[in-house]
Amino acid sequence: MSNTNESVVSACNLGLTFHTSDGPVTALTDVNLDIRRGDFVSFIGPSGCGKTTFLRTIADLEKPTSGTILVNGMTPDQARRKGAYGYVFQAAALYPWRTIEKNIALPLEIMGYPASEQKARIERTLDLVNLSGFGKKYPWQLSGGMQQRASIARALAFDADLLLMDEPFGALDEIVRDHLNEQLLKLWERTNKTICFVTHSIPEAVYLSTKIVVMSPRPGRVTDVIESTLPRERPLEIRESAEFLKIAHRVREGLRAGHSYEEH
Ligand SMILES: Nc1ncnc2c1ncn2[C@@H]1O[C@H](COP(=O)(O)OP(=O)(O)OP(=O)(O)O)[C@@H](O)[C@H]1O
Repeated sequence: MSNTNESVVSACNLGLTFHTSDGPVTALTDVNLDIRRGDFVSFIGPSGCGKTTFLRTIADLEKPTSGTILVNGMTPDQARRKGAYGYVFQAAALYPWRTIEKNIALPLEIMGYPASEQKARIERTLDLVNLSGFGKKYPWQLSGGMQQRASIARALAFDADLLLMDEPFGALDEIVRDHLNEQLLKLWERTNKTICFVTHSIPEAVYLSTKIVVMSPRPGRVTDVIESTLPRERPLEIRESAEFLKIAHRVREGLRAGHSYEEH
């Protein structure tokens, strides 16, 4: 049963410093954030501010050096073992020698789902991302946007409630991106997932999110958390509304404040 008050990700004074041969690199400092079930959270900030590192920490791909982070109330390690999240990377990261359906099957194979269950899940997730009928194609036979949708299908296939998406549409042209943004919102509505989404685009962040996390340049800190006042139902034209522009303005201000922090 989903409970909208449940905390899916809870970060408390989270810090992460990489120890490199050139000395320590602090990617995150003192990040406090609460993400609730059903939230669509965007992370926006300049290059290198720690957005990917934060997502990777949720996914247990990086270990914090200070503070704590809980995923579904568990440590990231426990959550990962329970298949708590699906991860969509910047590039579609599909295996070229596997068909689309075999790519989607991969995590299901690893998790030991029986063949009949795999087939049903592949069909269902292909349908969710509007790729029914493309399962037998190879990634190179699909457009960039379709490949990204296939990688979203792969992340959805095992019913993780949490979807981590690292700039999934960054490399696509604006028309395709608009279309995928609309589709992603519909998918979020239909599936009631919690989504963490990294982007460099202010309009994309405002259009998609219920919550926008603005981050400052290195060391990455959260400078503003904006709760969206836009309705859940969002036609693309909403981007011209006064409310939308107001939120975009606040994001821009937050980004600017982060920059001046670095100069002082
Ligand atoms: N494994 C690593 N070892 C050393 N430093 C790292 C490592 N991973 C990331 N960093 C550094 O940590 C900082 C944050 O990187 P991160 O990739 O999280 O930023 P980002 O905000 O996602 O950037 P972008 O928007 O360019 O993708 C950067 O300065 C990066 O060079």
